Amino acid sequence: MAAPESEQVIFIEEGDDEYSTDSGGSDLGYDSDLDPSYSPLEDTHATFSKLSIGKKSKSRIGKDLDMGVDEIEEKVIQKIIEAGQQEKLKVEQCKVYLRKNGLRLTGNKPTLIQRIKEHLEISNGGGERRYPIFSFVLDCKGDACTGDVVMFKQNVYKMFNIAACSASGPPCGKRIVAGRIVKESYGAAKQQHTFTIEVLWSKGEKPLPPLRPLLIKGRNLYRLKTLRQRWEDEGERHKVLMEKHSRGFIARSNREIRIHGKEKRKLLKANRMSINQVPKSCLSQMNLIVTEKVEILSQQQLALNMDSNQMKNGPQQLSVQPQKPSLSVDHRKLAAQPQLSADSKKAAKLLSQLVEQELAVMQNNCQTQVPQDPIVQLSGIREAPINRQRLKSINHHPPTCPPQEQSCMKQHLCPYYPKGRCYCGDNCKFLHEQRDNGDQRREYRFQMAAEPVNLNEFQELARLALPKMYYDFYAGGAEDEHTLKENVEAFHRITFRPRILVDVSRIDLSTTILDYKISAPIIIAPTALHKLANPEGEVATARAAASCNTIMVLSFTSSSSIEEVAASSNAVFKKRDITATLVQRAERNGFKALVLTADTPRLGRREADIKNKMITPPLKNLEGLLSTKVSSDTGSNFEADANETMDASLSWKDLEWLRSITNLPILIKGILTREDGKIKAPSDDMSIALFCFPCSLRLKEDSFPFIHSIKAVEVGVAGIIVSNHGARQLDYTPATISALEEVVHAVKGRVPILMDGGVRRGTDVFKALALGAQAVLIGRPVVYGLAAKGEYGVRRVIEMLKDEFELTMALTGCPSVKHITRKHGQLKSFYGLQRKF
Ligand SMILES: Cc1cc2nc3c(=O)[nH]c(=O)nc-3n(C[C@H](O)[C@H](O)[C@H](O)COP(=O)(O)O)c2cc1C
Repeated sequence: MAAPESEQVIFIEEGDDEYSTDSGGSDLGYDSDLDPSYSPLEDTHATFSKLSIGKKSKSRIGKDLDMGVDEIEEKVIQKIIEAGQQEKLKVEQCKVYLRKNGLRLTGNKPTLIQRIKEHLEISNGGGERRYPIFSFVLDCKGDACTGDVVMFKQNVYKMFNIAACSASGPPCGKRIVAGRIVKESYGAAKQQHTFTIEVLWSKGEKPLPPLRPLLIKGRNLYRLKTLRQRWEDEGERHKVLMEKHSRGFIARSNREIRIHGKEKRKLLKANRMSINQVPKSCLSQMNLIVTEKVEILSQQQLALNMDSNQMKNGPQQLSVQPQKPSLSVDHRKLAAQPQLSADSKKAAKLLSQLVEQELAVMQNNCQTQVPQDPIVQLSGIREAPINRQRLKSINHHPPTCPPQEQSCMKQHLCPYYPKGRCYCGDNCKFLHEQRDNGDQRREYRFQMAAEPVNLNEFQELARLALPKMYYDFYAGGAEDEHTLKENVEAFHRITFRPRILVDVSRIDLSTTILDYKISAPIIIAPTALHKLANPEGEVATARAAASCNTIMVLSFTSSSSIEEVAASSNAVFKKRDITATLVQRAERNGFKALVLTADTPRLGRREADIKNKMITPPLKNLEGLLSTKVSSDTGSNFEADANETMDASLSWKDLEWLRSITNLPILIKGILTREDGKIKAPSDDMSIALFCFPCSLRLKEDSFPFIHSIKAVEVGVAGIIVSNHGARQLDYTPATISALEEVVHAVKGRVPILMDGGVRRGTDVFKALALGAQAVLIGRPVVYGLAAKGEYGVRRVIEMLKDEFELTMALTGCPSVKHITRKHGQLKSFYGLQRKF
């Protein structure tokens, strides 16, 4: 007999604590629990009303009419199945079988037949044989997706009230369920994350029949310590997860925006209503409070008047007794006076506004600590209770609470680990910043949903998205961070000399670097450990670079391997055999040039990392070559690792060795002086050893960046990167934009010069080109984009910079990069005078 369709889905809820406000539930650690307007029943009711009422009654009617027909049909089906000829079943027959066994009816004929076959196979203990307990080896760790084969243990309750969605009484036992996640979605009404799991086998109390679909909320599934099988291709799973995360992000953001609007409307309504609803007794009480306030206001006004008088009339005015200000009438009488004078009307208006305020304060206790803008106070309109954070200046990252209070912050399970942003594992002992406060979380989501309009806004988003330790790692510089600030501020001291009436209807941003054409003179600088910013790491960055048709330079200290990214490398390790191996791997993977970072004989002193006891994830490129073990106990191993691997004795002669092991051209990064730029010129005697500079990466059609092949240069450099390593090495080196000119003059155009450090605006790109750079590289903005919005974020960073650069070209009268000259800019001197470059 066919079971009604409503019975085909089992909705699992875990006991009375079903809607508790624990935050460890949903996949990204942010749960709908925080939504004050959230009614947990709504989604469930919606689901049930869809599942049961309409369909149930219909199917009951149908059931009575069709009973006889179904029984005959069942027998036919049974025969076909016994003969092992399931393929011969018609769609309707499949549905009869599936309905009878309470299975899903979705899908086309082959899917239905496949489901029947599987059902036959896994009934009678076949499920457990096919999916044995020991095959569930991985902890889902708060992140599961469609396609996962999972296993969990759950409480079973005797009494489960479907309408109230809760179990009553103690659990009557436990059961183990193994199942396949066939669907997962964020509910339309409340964006609650729900999984549909097809049961493969179930044991214990009230076991569930095989292939029964089970609806289970995300946070419950995760709370059940769910284990999963390994996928054949875990990379594939990663893609599915990424897609799910982005959907989740959008769903949560939408809800945040809705809640935000709702709260605002609620507050405004409460404010409007409050003045009408205040009982008179209460009003007179308020009068007292308000009167004092008005008097204080009046006195302040008087003080101001006195000041201005003092200015006008000199010191003798000080002895004048202050007159009674117009507002200081006896407000205690105001309520009793039927006719109000103009002054007292004013006062009454002020008074009523203040009453509104007091009420609003009563209603929003939480806001009393937030200093109110006096204008907002007097207007009587309150903003929604959100502590807006201003965008911080580029190098500023204040702790969320003063250091002395940090000890009282609750230590909790690392929320970043499941998101792939913490590499310390389950035992993470680091105090990641918490966002326990609902407002802050809401604000965070609100901000994350917003589309940044410039690169600096990406920095703030990255700060919100990342654990403090990792944000500091990316944002920080060496020691006093003087150079870090200078790298950015030096750009501000250059202004433009724009040309007018030039036809700029078509702007060509493209340029050629070492014979390779790229869409704009903007390249991605090598930066370490992109997986701290996003689980996809350098692969996502590379894809973004490819889609923007530009070059990405991959760091050897990347968290994805050379093979994964198939890009460039840029360091010489102390152990030369390691360097040789890496170079060979780079060559094997299609790399056509190398970038040698020459400013890192030792690691700069980055105090934020020292304080945070920075832990790095395993360096993929070094796996099997060096110990890549990560310790969560000892804190910073970054410095120690770097000092073990970097070669402090590296000198110009070693470039000869590097050249001897590769035919790839080598680009040198980290030059800041004319001496280093000039001595290494091709015409110099030592050129063979010293001029194996330049290289760059090229994007292949398959969207991975590859190093450009460059013309064989007999001797000499193919290019130089003027860089101070993003101010992470030696503090008090000049800003790179200030050092650029010196190197450009020394090199005299014999090799192309690139620069990086502090480029945040299209105008900065223009300034660098005007000073003689052929292209710029950007470091931090890329990782900020990656942290905030993944591959899309990196793409946006590059696109934004390109757009700004294009606009600068148009407004300075430069239709192509060739038109950008030194005459387009001038330096602001310390004395405010302008000087041409
Ligand atoms: C987090 C981080 C990691 C970096 N890692 C490397 C690296 O592995 N190799 C390298 O040559 N430069 C490295 N750099 C320096 C960059 O290549 C680049 O010179 C610098 O970031 C440019 O400055 P900007 O961040 O202001 O754009 C790193 C910079 C940062 C911020």
